[in-house]
Amino acid sequence: MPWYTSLFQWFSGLFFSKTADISIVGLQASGKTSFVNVIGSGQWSEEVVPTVGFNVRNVRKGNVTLKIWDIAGQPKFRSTWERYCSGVDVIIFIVDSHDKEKFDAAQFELHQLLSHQTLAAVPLLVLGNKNDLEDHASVNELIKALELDKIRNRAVSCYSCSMKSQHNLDIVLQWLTKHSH
Ligand SMILES: Nc1nc2c(ncn2[C@@H]2O[C@H](COP(=O)(O)OP(=O)(O)OP(=O)(O)O)[C@@H](O)[C@H]2O)c(=O)[nH]1
Ligand SMILES: [Mg+2]
Repeated sequence: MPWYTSLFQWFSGLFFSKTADISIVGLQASGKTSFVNVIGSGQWSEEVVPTVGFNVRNVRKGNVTLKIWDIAGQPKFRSTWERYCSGVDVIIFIVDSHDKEKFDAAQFELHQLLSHQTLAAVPLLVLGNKNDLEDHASVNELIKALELDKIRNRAVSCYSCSMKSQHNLDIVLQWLTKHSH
């Protein structure tokens, strides 16, 4: 890129910078920490340690700064999701689109979370992760399995993606930029 383009980007970033607070929830091993690693540093790894409690990370993309709360997904941590999701700009719910046996549990936990009045109207982004694996569910199958069409009181989007291949991460970032302020 020519020097004046990067200078312009740096300069406009000073004046037009945007931010978003994001909480990421979903069942264990769906790929939440992998998502943060991949968008934060392009770092894909098969070896990720299950999250205990939560981690916070600031990720800067162009002139958008994302403050991301990566919450643990094991059953004993799920009662904390609501606390970390209240007051954020966006909730991301990640589901392993290849692990169809867990769809019922994911549906239950998602609707349980959204039933909290404190989270009313917070936009929701559902990511069907691991679409690099054969036999993963499509977006339409996820909408049906997670009953996304029953969610009325907020903006909802659903994309199929993969942290491993980075498929669709560009549109996920576009969506997050649109919901930054
Ligand atoms: N094939 C494939 N594997 C993935 C993908 N994303 C994550 N994984 C793997 O899934 C496993 C769990 O990933 P994590 O990112 O730790 O999942 P998590 O949702 O943070 O899990 P908890 O912290 O326990 O809630 C790891 O072995 C990852 O390498 C993907 O897109 N494709
Ligand atoms: Mg994790």
